[in-house]
Amino acid sequence: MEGGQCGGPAKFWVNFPARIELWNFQCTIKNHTQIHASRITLKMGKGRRMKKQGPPPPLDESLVTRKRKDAPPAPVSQQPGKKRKTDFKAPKKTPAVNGTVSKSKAKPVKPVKKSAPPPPSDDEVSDEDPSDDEDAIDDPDVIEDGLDGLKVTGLDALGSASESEDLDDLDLEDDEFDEDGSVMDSGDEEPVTKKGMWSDDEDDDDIEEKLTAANIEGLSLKRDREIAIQEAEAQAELEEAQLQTNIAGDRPKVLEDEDEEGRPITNLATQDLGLLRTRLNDTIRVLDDFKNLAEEGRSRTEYRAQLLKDICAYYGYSEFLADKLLDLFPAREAFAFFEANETPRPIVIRTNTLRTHRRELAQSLINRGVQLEPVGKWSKVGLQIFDSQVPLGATPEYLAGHYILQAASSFLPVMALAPQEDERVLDMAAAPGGKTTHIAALMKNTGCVFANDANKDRAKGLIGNIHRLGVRNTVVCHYSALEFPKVMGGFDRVLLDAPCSGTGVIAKDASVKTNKTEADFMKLPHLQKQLVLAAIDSVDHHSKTGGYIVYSTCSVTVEENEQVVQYALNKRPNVKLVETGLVFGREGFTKIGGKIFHPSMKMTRRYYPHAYNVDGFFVAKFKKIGPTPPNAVLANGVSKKGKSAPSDKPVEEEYVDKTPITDDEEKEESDFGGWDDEEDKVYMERAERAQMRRKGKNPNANPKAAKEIQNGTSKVVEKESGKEVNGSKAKKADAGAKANGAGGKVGGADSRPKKKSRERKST
Ligand SMILES: C[S@@+](CC[C@H](N)C(=O)[O-])C[C@H]1O[C@@H](n2cnc3c(N)ncnc32)[C@H](O)[C@@H]1O
Repeated sequence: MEGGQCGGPAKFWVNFPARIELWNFQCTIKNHTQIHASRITLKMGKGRRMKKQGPPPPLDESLVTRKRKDAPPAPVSQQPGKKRKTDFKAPKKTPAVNGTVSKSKAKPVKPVKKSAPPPPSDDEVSDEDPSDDEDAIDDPDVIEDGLDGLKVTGLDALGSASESEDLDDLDLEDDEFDEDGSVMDSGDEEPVTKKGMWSDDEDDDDIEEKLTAANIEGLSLKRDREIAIQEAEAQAELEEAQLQTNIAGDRPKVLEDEDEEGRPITNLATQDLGLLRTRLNDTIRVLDDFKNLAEEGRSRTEYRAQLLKDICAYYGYSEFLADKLLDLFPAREAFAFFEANETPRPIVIRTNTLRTHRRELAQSLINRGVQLEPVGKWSKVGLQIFDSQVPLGATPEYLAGHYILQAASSFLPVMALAPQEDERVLDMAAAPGGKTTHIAALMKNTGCVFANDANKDRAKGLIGNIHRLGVRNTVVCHYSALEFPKVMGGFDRVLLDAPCSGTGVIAKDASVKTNKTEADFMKLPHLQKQLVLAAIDSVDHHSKTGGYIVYSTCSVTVEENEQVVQYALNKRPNVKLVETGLVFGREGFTKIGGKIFHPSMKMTRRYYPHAYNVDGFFVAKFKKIGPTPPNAVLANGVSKKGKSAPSDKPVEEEYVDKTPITDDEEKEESDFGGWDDEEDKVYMERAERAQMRRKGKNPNANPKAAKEIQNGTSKVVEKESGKEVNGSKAKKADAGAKANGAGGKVGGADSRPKKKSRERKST
């Protein structure tokens, strides 16, 4: 697939030591070590990796946790002889001053014999796993298995927004630690009510306490390192800025003077990265305070052009892409974005709740010398890896399918999709299966998931992951997703994790910096637009439990995100955007660069490496509220009635009728149905009349006018009557059965026979 794939070529687990130049900085770090340096180069690869994920301000734990404080305190039975803080000797590490960590061997923890009662069902917990070892390499979301020795380097990790706070919360007195109290050293008899490092869903389980005990020393050291690094970075920035101020005066000399022929005559040596960085900083300072710092007679555009040029030179981007990315942010934030793309995201694994529980998995890995901690309270299945003595892609737990290496940001689309047990779910672009397996886990292997990918080889990898992770409710197929819903329709939920340019995962795949062309940003959005229509048309708007579509990409460009979503809103007035349910993430743009999008676009979510220390990502969630309009053009370019349709116009060229579809305009509908000319005629006439009434005209006065309106718009959505739709059920069921047979691997496809009637007839 030419499009970037969330994860694209997996080059990301390779360490990317990031050089951070500190100029004339002097600071005091928390451990009271004074550092003086005229110019120090820090190797930040590991340090960065260890860095806590950025604090997503909107992270509100109350939204994602289910505190069980009301529950009676679990009996705390401290086991004699077990001392929490002595169970685990964390590897000694050098102070984080230089961002490196000397790895001494971690002493394995004695296995804590804690038998956590098998969680009845981890609703909350979802596991998915991207791919098996080989596939993981191809998947941006998945870390390569064979992370030899696992320098847990780059994957996206998720740091919870609150992680920085978590550092303070890592007191091991979390509620959860009291669960059976077997390892509680505190001997607390009263229930501890401190914040837990684990999700509240696990609060009633004490294993965490043991786990935390085992981790505490390492975590403490880690925190010191992180704080030191952060302080050093902040101080360095400050000193650097001050230095530049001193050198350049109030109005730094940034722009190049030109001779009479327009050639620069005061050029800085652009090959000198130090000087380039200095000028980058100066330019940003000027753009921040243009009135006071800009040179006389110079325009903001000139400074912006200089900044673009220097970013291309310093970070190695094509001017085309750098320009596009620069447009997304204010100058200073853009700088942070480009900077974040130079360092890998934290490594994260997702617990496969079909096989185990997060606490048990964490304990097992800690016993193997892995330093980890919950990824954040927004996830109940993620574990962030800080260090490991073993290759994470080859542990017995990995081979047994207890977890998958998966970028934290890849959890988000599935969390937004929120698949329910017994539903029928379509994952349109599924390989290598990180999200598919997550979906299956959330559904507890019930219902049926159709995992499709156009790439047959990748689809094979998907099968491998499905087997390794014990997924049993999934059918794998490899159609072009544009063929849906012809292949099959009537799904309760559809995930479209679309092929994209990968501008959110540049830290993993630096080739994106230079290999994306203007043509890519025309072809990819075009494909994405067609795919999203196919996704919408494949959903059963009558679904009792669902009727949702989630669209996601690992790109941050507007063309691949808001513009695609807006296109869907324009072409399918039978959908609306709804809240994703994700507790952090920035709102999608409602306007940017002269483009204006529907106000509901703010319900979409954007994720940036510099903001949350996760891969760049975009998530939008639609709710289907009516049938596909009679004259809709399907994703494969054919109209609903079989006529080939004119090529679609860019969304911004179209008038958007966002008149809400109100209940009183809708007839009771009983099911999602196929299309029938006679049936459609009734709807169309009704739509004409409704449209005329909206425009204040008498629908009975002038039939010709009614026709014109009908031709000029297509925004009115009417619903079928139950009787009419019921009449088409047999055909739909028939089509669904055929699709089942054509889907390639079939296994336990639909556990709900009655739902077969909901499959949509081919159109
Ligand atoms: C971002 S990746 C999907 C990652 C996957 N959702 C996961 O979590 O592991 C995009 C996928 O879209 C597939 N793809 C590209 N074009 C497609 C099409 N027309 N129909 C179906 N799949 C397509 C690619 O083969 C690729 O595997």
